[in-house]
Amino acid sequence: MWFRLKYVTRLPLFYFQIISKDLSFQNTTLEKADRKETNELKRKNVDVNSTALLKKVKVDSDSESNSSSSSSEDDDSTSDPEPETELQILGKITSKGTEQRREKKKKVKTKEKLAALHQEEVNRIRNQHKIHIYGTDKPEPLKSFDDLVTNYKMSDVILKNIAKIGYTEPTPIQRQTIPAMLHRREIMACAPTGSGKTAAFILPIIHHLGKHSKHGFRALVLAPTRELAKQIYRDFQMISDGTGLKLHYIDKTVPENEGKSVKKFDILVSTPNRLIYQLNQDPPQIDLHTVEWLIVDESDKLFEEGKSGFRDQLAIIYKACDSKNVRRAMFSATFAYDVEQWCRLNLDNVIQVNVGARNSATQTVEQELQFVGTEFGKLFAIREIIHKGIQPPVLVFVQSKERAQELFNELIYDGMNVDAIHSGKTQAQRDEVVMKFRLGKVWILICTELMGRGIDFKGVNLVINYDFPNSAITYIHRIGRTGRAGRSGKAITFFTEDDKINLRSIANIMVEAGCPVPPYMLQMKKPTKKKRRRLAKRVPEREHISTALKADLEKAKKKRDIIRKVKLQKIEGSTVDKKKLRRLKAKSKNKSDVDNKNPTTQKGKKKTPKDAVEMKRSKQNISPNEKVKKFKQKKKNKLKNST
Ligand SMILES: Nc1ncnc2c1ncn2[C@@H]1O[C@H](COP(=O)(O)OP(=O)(O)OP(=O)(O)O)[C@@H](O)[C@H]1O
Repeated sequence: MWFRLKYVTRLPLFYFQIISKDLSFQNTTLEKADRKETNELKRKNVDVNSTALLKKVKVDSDSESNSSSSSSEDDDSTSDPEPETELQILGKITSKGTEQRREKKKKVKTKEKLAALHQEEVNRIRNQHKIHIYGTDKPEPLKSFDDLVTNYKMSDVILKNIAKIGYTEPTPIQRQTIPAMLHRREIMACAPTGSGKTAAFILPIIHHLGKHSKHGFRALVLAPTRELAKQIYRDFQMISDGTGLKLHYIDKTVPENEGKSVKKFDILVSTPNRLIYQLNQDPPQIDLHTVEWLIVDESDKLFEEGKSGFRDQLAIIYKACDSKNVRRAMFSATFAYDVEQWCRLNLDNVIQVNVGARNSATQTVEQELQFVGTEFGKLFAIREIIHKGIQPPVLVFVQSKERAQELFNELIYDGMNVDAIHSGKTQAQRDEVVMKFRLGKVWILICTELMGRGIDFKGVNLVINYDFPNSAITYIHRIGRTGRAGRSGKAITFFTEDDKINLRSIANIMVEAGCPVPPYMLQMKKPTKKKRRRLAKRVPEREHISTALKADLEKAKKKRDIIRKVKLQKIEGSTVDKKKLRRLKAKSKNKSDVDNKNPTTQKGKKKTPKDAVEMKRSKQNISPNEKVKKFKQKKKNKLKNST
C-alpha cells in the first residue's frame, strides 16, 4: 500500500520530467537558476514546496511559448544530479500527504496497540484470578471496587456498606460476574465454596433496583434451605442498608393473607417450597410478574429431580416470573452437565463464568482421609480427635437426622459443648441452634446435609465427615464450610470398608486440591455412572451409633433372658395361664431376634413422646391445605366405596 502511494505521488513528477526533457535545451539556464534557488531554499530549510510548484508552472508556460527551440535535457540530467534534487523537492510535496497518512497510520497503530495492551491487562487479571469466561461481548473484569463508581456509577452508599463489612478487594467471582450483571447479562457462575458468590449477585441487584418502588417484587432469590435463605436475606440487609430498598423473606409464621401487602417490597428471598405454597393459594398470595432478576443460588441442587431436588418447583416459579425484562442468573460451587446444557439453551445470550477448575474443592482446606474400620471405630476416632484438642467451632456431618441425634446422645454424655441440627427439629429450635453456634455458645455442631450447602459460619476450623459423603459433590460442599473467604481450614473424612465405592472420586478431588492421597485409592475401580447416581440418591444403611461394648450388650441381653426365664418358670409352676405364657414366649423370641440383628437397638429405640411428634411432623411435612385436600379425598373415596 505504501509503495503504491509512493508511485502515485511520483506520477506528476514523471510527467514534469518528460516536459522538461523537451524543453531542456531552451530552459537550461532558467532551470539551472531555478534549481539553484530551490537548492538554496532547501539548504535554508524553508518549505519550498509552494515555490517549486509555482516555478514549475512558470517553466511549463514558458516552454509552451518557446516550443520551437530545443535543448538536451538528457545530458543535463545524466551529468547533473539536479533532477534528483527536483525529485526530492517534488517528492516533498507528496511526502507531506504521506506523512499525514503515516501519522494517521501511527495513530491507528497506537490505538490498536493500546487496545492490545488493554486486552493483555484484562487477560492478565483473568489469568491471575483463574477466571474462565465463555460467551459473546464479555464485559471486562473489575480491577477494584472503585471501578464500580467510575465505570458504572454505583452509589456511594453501597460502596460504604461493603467497606463497613470489610470487603476491600473483589473476589475473583465478583470481579467478573458483577460487571456482567451490571450489563444486564444472564449468567451461569461457578466458583469454589466460600468465594463470595452471594455478594456477587447482591451488589448488581441493589444497583439496578436503585430506589424503593411500589411495583412489587423486582428481584427474587431462591435457595434450597431456610437457613441459607435467611443468611442471604441478612447479607442483603447489610449491603442495601441506607438505599431504602425493602426486603422480604417468606416465613412459615407469616399470616395467610399477607400476600396482599407484598407490593411494598422490592426483593424477595425464599426457598422454592414456601414460594410454591404461596403461589398455589387461591387467589395466589404472591405475584411474580414484576420480577426483573431471578437468582437461583445452589442452582445444581435446585435443578435436582426427585425427593431431595426442587426441579418441579423451580419450573413453576420460572414460569411465574414472566416479565419481558426478567434476567436470570445461576450460582453454585458445583455444576452438573445437564444444568449447564439447560442454561445454554434457555438463557438469553448467556455468559458462563468459572473460577478455577470446575467441581473442585477450595484450595484453602487441608483434606485428610482416615480409615476407621467399623462404625464403632468412628466413635473412637472422633473422641480421640476431640481429646487431642480441637479449635472450635467444629462441624460434624452425619447422613441422617436419626444418626445426628444418636451421635449427640453419645457426645453430650462425654460432657462436650455440643448440639445437633437437622430437619427433625422445629424451625424455632433450628434457629436457636444456629444462633448459639454463631455466638460460640456451641463448639461442636452435629448436622445433616441441611447445613451442607451455602451456610457461612465464620471461622469454622474443622469439618469432620463422620459419615462418608454419598457423592463427590456433597463432599465439596460439606468441606467448603471451612476455609472460607481465603481463611484456612481442615477437613477429616472417616471411611470404613463399606465406603470404598466412593473413595476414588473423593481421592481425586483431594489430589486436585494438592492434598496427599495413598496411590492405591486412585487406582480403585470406578463405579458406573448409574451406580454413582443411585448412590448419590440413597444413603447406605449403617449400624446405630453407640459406644456400648458388644460384651456389655451381651451381658445385658443375658440378664434379660434370665429374668424372662424366671418369669416363665413362675408362671409354669403356678396356675397355668396358657395365653399369657404363649405371649411371653413369643415376646422373648422376637426381642432376642431383634437384639441379635442389631446390638444397639436399645439405645436407638428409645423415643420420647416429643421425638415421636417431631418425627411424625417431619415425615408428613404437608401444608394445612394439602391436609384438608387429603381428608376430603379420603371422605370421597369412602363414600364411593360404600355406594
Ligand atoms: N470481597 C470480599 N472480601 C472479603 N470477604 C468477602 C468478600 N465477599 C464475600 N466475602 C465473605 O466471604 C464469605 C463467603 O461468602 P459467601 O457465603 O458468599 O460464599 P459462597 O461463594 O456463596 O459460598 P458457598 O458456595 O459455600 O455458598 C462470607 O463470610 C462473606 O462475607
